[in-house]
Amino acid sequence: MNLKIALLSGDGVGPEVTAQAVKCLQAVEETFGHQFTFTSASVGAIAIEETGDPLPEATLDLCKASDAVLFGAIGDPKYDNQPDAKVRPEQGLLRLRKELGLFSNIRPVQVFPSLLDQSPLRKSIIKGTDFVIYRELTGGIYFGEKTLSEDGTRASDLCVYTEKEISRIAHLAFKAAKGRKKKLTLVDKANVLESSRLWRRVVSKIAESYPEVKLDFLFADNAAMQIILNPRQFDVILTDNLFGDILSDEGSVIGGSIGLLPSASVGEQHALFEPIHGSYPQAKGKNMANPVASILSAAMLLDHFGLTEEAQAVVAAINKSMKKGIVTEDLDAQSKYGTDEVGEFVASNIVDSDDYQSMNKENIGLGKSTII
Ligand SMILES: NC(=O)C1=CN([C@@H]2O[C@H](COP(=O)(O)OP(=O)(O)OC[C@H]3O[C@@H](n4cnc5c(N)ncnc54)[C@H](O)[C@@H]3O)[C@@H](O)[C@H]2O)C=CC1
Ligand SMILES: CC(C)CC(=O)C(=O)O
Ligand SMILES: [Mg+2]
Repeated sequence: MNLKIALLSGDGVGPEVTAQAVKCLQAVEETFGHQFTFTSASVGAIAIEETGDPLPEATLDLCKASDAVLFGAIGDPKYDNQPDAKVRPEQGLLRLRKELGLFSNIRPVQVFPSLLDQSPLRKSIIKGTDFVIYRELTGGIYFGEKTLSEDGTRASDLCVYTEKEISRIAHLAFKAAKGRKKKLTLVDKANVLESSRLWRRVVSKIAESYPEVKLDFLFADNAAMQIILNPRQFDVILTDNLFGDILSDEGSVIGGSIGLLPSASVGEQHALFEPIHGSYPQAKGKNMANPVASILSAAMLLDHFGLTEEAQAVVAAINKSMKKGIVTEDLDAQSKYGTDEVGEFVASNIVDSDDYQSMNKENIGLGKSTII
């Protein structure tokens, strides 16, 4: 298969982790006989420095003309510590999601068997965790009108959702649940928010078309607790932009590190793949960030294009690295392996094997269930 991939590695550890994902995709290319073309473009703080714009037109044009976008991370303390900055790195990512119509952000949460002892949570609680968050990505409070009074003493962010915005991601989430454990949990604050009550009405109506899927509801505050208390109870979590952002970072604790959690952002015409973490500026240039979230995002890219065996080969190589203890220091404080060494090991262990069927019987971190 020929794929044109736009490479937006961004800020902080973005370039370091994305470089490992590219190595792995190149290993897949070679092993399985595909042709992937990578074209880099700037986004985020680095793009502001270069052009004044966190999403330069040339970057957006490249993304629109590509089959997929592989994204690193954006963000820099320079802007985090400057509440008055009008131009911010995050605006680049938000605009990119909107321009590409990436309304559905899919964030699988699973536990690698060899990392069961790495989580701060008890093994008996986390073993067998396998859920996926469908986070609405182009609406809600991140995109609503923002105001700040002239005297700087009053600010607001509007949370707006339309039936159409809820409906299109709800259908994807129900379809995913149908192919998994047939349970969908809508997470909201319908006891307080009008927009949440619209979510409930729209999702309840759509549920009638998916009678095999059991729909239940959870308030976001309770969901935050249940995810940690009993993560196995979840199959598909459907939620809005803000709750999905927060709950997925919380979910990453189950597996042992946020450096393990990938995501796919999909729309009708485009798809983007990125780790759920940010630019982790404290680790920039130190060869210590975990590249697995980025590599798994590349595996989700392969999966998205129907290259299932290839995606499994990547996951199997990651699993091997974990079994051998070739992990970064977020998973083992004594580790002598850095971002580059982990990426190198995974890339050089990507093989075309008949064994994937048996490997699939284990929970290997990225199930077929994540295919849309
Ligand atoms: N999608 C994106 O590009 C995102 C960008 N950001 C931006 O990133 C910057 C930093 O934000 P933070 O709140 O500190 O979130 P962050 O996700 O960058 O880091 C939070 C903590 O998670 C851990 N962590 C993150 N990535 C890791 C990795 N690959 N390996 C091991 N540990 C890892 C570290 O302990 C780190 O202190 C900000 O400017 C923020 O706006 C934040 C979230 C998402
Ligand atoms: C705009 C981003 C910084 C939002 C975020 O934290 C995320 O997508 O995970
Ligand atoms: Mg986030």
